[in-house]
Amino acid sequence: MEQKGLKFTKMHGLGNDFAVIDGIGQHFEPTPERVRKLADRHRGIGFDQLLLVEQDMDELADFRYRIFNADGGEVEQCGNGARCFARFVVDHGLAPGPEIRVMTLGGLMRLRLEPDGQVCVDMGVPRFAPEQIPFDAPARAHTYILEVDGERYEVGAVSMGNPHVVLLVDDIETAPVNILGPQIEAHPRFPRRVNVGFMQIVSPRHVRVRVFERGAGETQACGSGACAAVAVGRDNGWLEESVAVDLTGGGLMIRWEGEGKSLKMTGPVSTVYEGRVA
Ligand SMILES: N[C@@H](CCC[C@H](N)C(=O)O)C(=O)O
Repeated sequence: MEQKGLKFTKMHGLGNDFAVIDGIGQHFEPTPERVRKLADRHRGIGFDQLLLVEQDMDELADFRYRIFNADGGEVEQCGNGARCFARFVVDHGLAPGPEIRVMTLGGLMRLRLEPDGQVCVDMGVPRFAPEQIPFDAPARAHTYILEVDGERYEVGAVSMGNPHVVLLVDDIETAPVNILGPQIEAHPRFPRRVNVGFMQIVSPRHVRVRVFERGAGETQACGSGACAAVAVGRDNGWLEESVAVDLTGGGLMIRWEGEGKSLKMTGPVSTVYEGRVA
């Protein structure tokens, strides 16, 4: 009997959850309204991001990897999603092998499924130039002063393909993630809005991070946010080359040799279930 509805796979990377859709074997038109409906945690599938697997028409990569936030907006990058994407295309027999190249709105990414089931993602070179973030600032600096509601905050800013701000905090548990997060996400100096990360430095090789994500709110983990925190921490001389990042949903290993080098993120992925939605 022919099965009806849109086929999807529910996956997560450290609790940052996704609906992954094969857009090669079936047709799916991701309008903002449709994505928002599917993202609804009471009336839809429920997820932080929807990931769409498509063919790369320019043939520069093995796939086109499209990312939609729960608010329906299409974005450039998703680190935890990239690890799930790799697992998905391998498990569905679509991948050429354990090494996969994907084209995103933020550029080309390389993913490698490791023998232990973890996925290593080459996140590209962190970009600090304000116009590449994009961020309204007169020149590139290690930190900037951002004014929010009359208060001044020192922040780092970087693009990991998508825009990130990073604030240092003494204690991640009490950080004002859900107060300051939405205010900075929509700050007028970030014309495309921004993901807002809070970082507590435990040691130069160990940090704790929470992220208020653009278009999704606080998630249990944000891969590109973890990378951004390490990039800003390294850029300021606070962190070493390999850093263990603890997020609410679990840990990632981030390695960045420094300026001009691409940053690598390694971590787990989980498949929860497969389903069909009307
Ligand atoms: N969860 C992600 C990031 C998803 C996109 C982000 N909210 C944005 O709008 O840029 C990750 O793991 O990187």
